[in-house]
Amino acid sequence: MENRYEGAKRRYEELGVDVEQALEKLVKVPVSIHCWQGDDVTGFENSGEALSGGIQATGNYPGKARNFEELTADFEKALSLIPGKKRINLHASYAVLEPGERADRNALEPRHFEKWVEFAKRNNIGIDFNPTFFSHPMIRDNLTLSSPDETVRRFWVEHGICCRRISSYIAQQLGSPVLCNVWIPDGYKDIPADRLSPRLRLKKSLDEIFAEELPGVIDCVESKVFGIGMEAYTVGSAEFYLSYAASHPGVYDLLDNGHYHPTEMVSDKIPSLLAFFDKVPLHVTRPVRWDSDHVVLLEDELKEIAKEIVRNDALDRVLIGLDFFDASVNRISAWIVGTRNMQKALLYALLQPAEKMKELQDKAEFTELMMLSEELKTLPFGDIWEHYCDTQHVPATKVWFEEVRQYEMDVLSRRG
Ligand SMILES: C[C@H](O)[C@H](O)[C@@H](O)C(=O)CO
Ligand SMILES: [Mn+2]
Repeated sequence: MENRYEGAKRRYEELGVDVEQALEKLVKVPVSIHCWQGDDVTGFENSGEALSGGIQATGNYPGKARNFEELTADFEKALSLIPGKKRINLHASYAVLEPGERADRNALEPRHFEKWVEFAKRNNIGIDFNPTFFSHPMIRDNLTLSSPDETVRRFWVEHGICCRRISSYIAQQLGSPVLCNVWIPDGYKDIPADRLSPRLRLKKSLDEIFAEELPGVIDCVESKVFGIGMEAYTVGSAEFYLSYAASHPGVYDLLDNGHYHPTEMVSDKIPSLLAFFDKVPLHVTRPVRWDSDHVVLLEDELKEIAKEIVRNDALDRVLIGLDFFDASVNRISAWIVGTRNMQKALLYALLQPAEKMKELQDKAEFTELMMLSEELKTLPFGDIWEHYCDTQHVPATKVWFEEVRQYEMDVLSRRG
């Protein structure tokens, strides 16, 4: 393998790419892996509430995690087969309560996430956080923070406030900032009579949620074009949240690449936001015809997203999180494939002679730029990736899958 690595390295060096430096950068980039792939966004509340909010996890692959112990065991298995720096992204619905204890979403406390803090410390990873504004009986007429019913709106504001306090506690415990992301499903199935009032109520709710200064919390808001059952109107639209973030220092606009019209590209939005914000949080997913949240594959748009992060020197400004949930395949495999693909895309981008390519663009040498971009596609990228995995002590190729299969036989297949 080392021979293949040395040969591949030479090929890249001929184009002016510093491979060692690329690998040194890659190993430091944290990817926040969402816990919710492990149980199809079910959470630990056992409330009997179905997944709501216009999102869907489809499939019935056996062995899904049913509690904290199973979810963390599965996550640790995935972590052991993914190179580089990792974080875990939690939803509030994954609070760990004492047996018999009840705490509704507006009464959650830091102590309900103590086990997650211990888990993160044990695995030397950071945590990110999301209030959960779906799958709950206090969602009335598909509305939460924008509800005209003050009892409903207040309940969800309280939930948002709890979640920011929990995020701050976690940040202090781990010595690492926590990204706290507000996504709400609010919208209407059919043409609304009033598009402004729900947005003004959402604005008021956000102001109330963000009022408290909390150390260690990076706040962000996530827009969406539509959800299932709310096709005509989404309160938290792209323009709404971008304007909110732009006018509220310290609140960032999270880009989820499943949340736009199919021909709109998040790769193009990243540099636009970098021009105005010091941080750009991401949810990387794979939309197939809609926000289907398929497992992230090494596709052109993923590579383009990675290129925008790398060539704009924004590896520490773009906060990379994943957001997919496929219930039709082994869930641990889904985590590994999706996360490794994000990392492969970053490596692919790091192995581009970015400065030379920018120069060609500025000199209007578009023919040479096209040639170079295409030649880069067939360089021995895989040999560099395999070497990287080797240095990180994780299996480079599908050997990792044999481990997942074994775990499936030993652990997952025994779950009811
Ligand atoms: C679980 C959801 O995917 C998540 O909270 C949100 O980020 C989203 O993308 C909803 O479509
Ligand atoms: Mn998302």
